[in-house]
Amino acid sequence: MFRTDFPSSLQALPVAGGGLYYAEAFLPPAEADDCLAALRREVPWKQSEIRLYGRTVREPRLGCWMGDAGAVYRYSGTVFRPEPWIAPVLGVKQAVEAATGQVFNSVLLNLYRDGRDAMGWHSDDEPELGPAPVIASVSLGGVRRFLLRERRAGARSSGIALAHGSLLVMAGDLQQRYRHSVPRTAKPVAARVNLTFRRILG
Ligand SMILES: O=C(O)CCC(=O)C(=O)O
Ligand SMILES: [Fe+2]
Repeated sequence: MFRTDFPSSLQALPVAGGGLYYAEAFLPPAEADDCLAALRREVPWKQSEIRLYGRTVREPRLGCWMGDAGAVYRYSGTVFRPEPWIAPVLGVKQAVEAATGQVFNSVLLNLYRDGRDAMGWHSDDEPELGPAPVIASVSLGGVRRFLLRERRAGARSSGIALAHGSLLVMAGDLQQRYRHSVPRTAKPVAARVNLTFRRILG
């Protein structure tokens, strides 16, 4: 099961139903800085297109799917074959696995170039992740708000500012019960890289 007793101070956040944990200072600042620079340089970033209501639109961010060769992922109607692992991502993966007691075989990397880049409301509830996936999300660079809203009608959203070097873990029935998003912001904000580690079930 998912470890919640780890001394790196993964704290349970107060959301109804549980399943959300946060470590604000997961990576030491110097390590987080180096990692951000390496990822911006070395990840083969792409701007994907998605079909939305019959139109093809470019996603408002850059992305990269990376992982073990067998970890194939489908997202918004597109099949992603993972790019091979690169060293700086493997370094973060190892730290995340130690902190969570989970083993991950893939990661979705997102690059939010500025406040206009964003991610819309969604749940990471693809069948290949299984019914109650543990998803570990590391944030680097500009601080952005991560919003969470229950799927039921009339639910209100709550938010958390994800710090440079932080780790957010989504577990339990969080994906079934909630959607999440990273909204655009008009405030000037530095570029942000986010890594969401996942385990695709074979
Ligand atoms: O950028 C973030 O913090 C969230 C990313 C996310 O939700 C995803 O990759 O599925
Ligand atoms: Fe997500």
